[in-house]
Amino acid sequence: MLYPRKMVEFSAHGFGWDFPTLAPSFVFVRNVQSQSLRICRHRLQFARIACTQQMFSSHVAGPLPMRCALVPHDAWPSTPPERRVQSTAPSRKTRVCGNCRPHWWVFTGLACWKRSRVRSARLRRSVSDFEGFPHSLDYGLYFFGAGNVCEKYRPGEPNAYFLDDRDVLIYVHGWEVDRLRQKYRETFHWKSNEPRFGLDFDLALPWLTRRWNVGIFYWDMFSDEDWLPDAEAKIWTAEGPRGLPRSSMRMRYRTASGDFKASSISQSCADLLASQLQQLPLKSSRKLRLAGHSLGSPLVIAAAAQAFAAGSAAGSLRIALLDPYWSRRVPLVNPQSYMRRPATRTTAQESLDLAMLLAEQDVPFEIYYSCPMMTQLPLVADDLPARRLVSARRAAVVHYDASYQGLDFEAQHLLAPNLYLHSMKMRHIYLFRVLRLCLALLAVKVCWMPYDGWRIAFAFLPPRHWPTMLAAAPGPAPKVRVGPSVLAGDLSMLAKETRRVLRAGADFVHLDVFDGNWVKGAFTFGPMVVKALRAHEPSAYLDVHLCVTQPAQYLEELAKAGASRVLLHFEALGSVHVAKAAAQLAHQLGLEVGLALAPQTSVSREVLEAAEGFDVVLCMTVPPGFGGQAFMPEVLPKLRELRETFPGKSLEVDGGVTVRTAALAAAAGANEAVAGSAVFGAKDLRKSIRRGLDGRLAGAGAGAGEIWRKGWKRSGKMDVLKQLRRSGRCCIALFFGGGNPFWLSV
Ligand SMILES: O=C(CO)[C@H](O)[C@H](O)COP(=O)(O)O
Repeated sequence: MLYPRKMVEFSAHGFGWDFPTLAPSFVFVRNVQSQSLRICRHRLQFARIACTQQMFSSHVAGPLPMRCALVPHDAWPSTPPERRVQSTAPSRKTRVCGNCRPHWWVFTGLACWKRSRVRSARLRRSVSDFEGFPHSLDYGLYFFGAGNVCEKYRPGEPNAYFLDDRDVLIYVHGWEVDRLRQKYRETFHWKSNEPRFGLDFDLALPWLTRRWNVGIFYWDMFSDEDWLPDAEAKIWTAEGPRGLPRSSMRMRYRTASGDFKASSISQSCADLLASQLQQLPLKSSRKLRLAGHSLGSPLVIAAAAQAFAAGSAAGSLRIALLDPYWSRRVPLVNPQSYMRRPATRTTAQESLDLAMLLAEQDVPFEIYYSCPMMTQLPLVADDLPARRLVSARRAAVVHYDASYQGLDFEAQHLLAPNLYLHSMKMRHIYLFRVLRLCLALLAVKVCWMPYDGWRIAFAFLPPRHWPTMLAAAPGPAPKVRVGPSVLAGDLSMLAKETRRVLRAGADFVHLDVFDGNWVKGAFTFGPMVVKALRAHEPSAYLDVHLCVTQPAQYLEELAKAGASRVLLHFEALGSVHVAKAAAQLAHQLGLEVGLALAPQTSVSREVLEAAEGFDVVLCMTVPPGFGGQAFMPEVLPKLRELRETFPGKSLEVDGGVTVRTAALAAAAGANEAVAGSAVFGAKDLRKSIRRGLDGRLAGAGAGAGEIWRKGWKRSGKMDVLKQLRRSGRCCIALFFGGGNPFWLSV
C-alpha cells in the first residue's frame, strides 16, 4: 500500500519542515510498500539534518502503520552516520537498506543511473590522485569525471575530463586549516568532505550528465594556515601579511608534516586562478560558473574581475558565493597591510568594489548562506557585500538557516556548497512532483523571471526562518531625490521643460552653469536665466551646478536670482580654506551648498575636511561638460567611501544616470541623482522619473533587507519578485505559504 497523499500533506503543511525534510518524504512515498519501510541510508542522513526524532516519528513515521528507526537528534553529530544507523535496532517492520543507492529514484538518465552505482570506497579520492600533494606544492585546477576521478588541467594540453564545447563549473574551496596534516582534499564526494550529512554520491555526476565540465581550483596548500588572515592575505598578494622576512613568508605553503615552506610563486592566489581562467579554451557561447565557498568567495571575485578585465569569460560568467566569508575591519589584529590599501579598507570592501564592477558588466551573482554566523559575527564576518549586491539588484540571495538543525558551525558552513552542487540533481527529481503539489494546494503563485537558466524557489518555512539578512538590514529607506538636468531638454523652452519635469514628479531641477572657461568651449547660462526661471516656477527647488573658474564670486548673485542650492567644484575652489569660506558664505546668503567632485578627484584628506562644511557632496559620474556620456562605474568606490565617512550627508550623482546605473549609485550610497538624457529621452516622463529612477534609487538605497521586508510585508511577495524581474534577472518562484525559499539552482 502506498501513502503518497500522506506524504504530500506532510510536505505541504510545513510545520517548519524544510527541504532536506521534504527529500526523505519523497523517498518514503516511493519506498513505503505494504507493511515494510525501506529507507535509503543517504536519505536518512538528510533526515537527520532536518528534524528531531520526535518530529520525524510524529509527522512521518507516526501516521504510517509501522515504526521507523531513527537515532535521537542530539546523538548524531559526533558519530559517523553508518555506525549510528547500525547501532539503532530497527523495529521488526523497518529495514534500513544499506545498499540503496540514489540511482533508482534519481531520473538523471541511464548514464547517471549506471555511474551512481560506484561504491563510496571508489568515490573517496586518495591523495595519490593529486600530483605532489600533500608533500610537495600542488595547486591549480583539476577537472573531474564520473566516479570522482580527476586530472590536473594544464593549459594547452588535452585533459581527459575537459571538453571545450561544454559549460564549465569551477568550485573554489575556502580556508582549509589543518587539512594538510590530515592529508585530505575536498572533492565532489561530499560524504568524504563532511561525513555527518554529506551524500555518499558523486555530486559532480548530475553536472557531468548535463554536459558540464566540473573542476575544483585547489589552493589548499596555501590556505592551510592556522590564522585565517594569513590565508586570506594570499588571495590578494604574494607577499607575507605580517611583516616577517619576506623570503620566509612569500606564498608559503604547508605540507603533510604541518611545516611551512617558502615557494617561488610570485603571484597571489587570485592571479593564479585568473590566469587559469584566461587560458581555458572556452567557447564564448558557453557558460562559466564560478562557485566560491567561504574564503573562496573573495578569491573567485578577485580572479573573475581580473579575467573579465582581460576579456575572457565575458558574457557567460556567473558567480555563486557559497556561505561567503567577508572579512570585517579589525585594525589592531588584522591591519590588512597586504592589500596595499589604506588600513581602513577591509577585504569585504575590496571584494565589494570588484563585485560591483563585475555586476556593472552584467555578471549575475547568487549568494547562498547556510551558516548564520557568517552574517552575524560582529568583528569577523561582514555581510555588507552581499547586502550591497542585492540592493543593487545584482544578486539573488538564498538563506538556508541550518543553525536550528543542531549542526555545529563547520557542518552548517559546509552545507551551502553541498546543497548548491546537489541542486543540479534536485531539479530533475522534484520538478514535476512539486509542480503538481503546487497546483493541488491552490496557493501557487508563479512568477516568470528571466535568469541565466531556470530557477525555482520553494518556500516551506514560516517567516521566522527568513534570512538573517532581514534582521541585519538597515532601517527605513532613505529619502531619495531625482532631479532632471535641463541641459538634455529643449533649452529654447526652458520654463516649459521645467514645468513638465516637475509635474512628472521630479524632486528638483538641475541647472548646469558653464562659463566656457572651466570646461573649455562649454557655455550655457548664468544667474539671469536662473532668475527668469524662478519667476515662472516660484516653488521649484533649483539646483545650480557651477562649472566655472571662480564659483564663489557668483554666490550672491545666484542667491538673489532665487537658486535653492549651489554646487561648487572642489577643483575650481582650489583649497580647503577657500571651500570652507564659500560654504559659509552660501549659508549666510540662505543657500544650501554642495561640494562637487570631478571623476578624477579622489577622496583625499582635504576633500573630506572641506566636505564637512557642505550640505551635499556631488560625485560627477562623467567628465563635466555635456550630457549623454556613459556612466563611470569607477566612481562607485568613491561614493562608498564618502557614504562610510558621512553616513548622514546627502550624496548626489550626476552624469550617465539611467535606471540601471541609478541602482548601482544608490547601492553605493547615493541618495540624489541628476539625470538628463534618461529623463528627457524617455517616452513617458512620469514613468521614467517615478517608477524608473525613483523606484530604483528607493529600492537600492534602502538596502537588501529593506527591499525584501517592504515587499513581503506591505506589498506581498509578487511585488518583490516583480521588482527583481524588472532588474532583468531572477527566477521562477513557487510559494507554499510564507517562508524560507529553497532555490533549485541552474
Ligand atoms: O552636468 C552635466 C554635464 O556636465 C549633466 O548634468 C549631466 O551630464 C547629465 O546628463 P546625462 O544624464 O545626459 O548624462
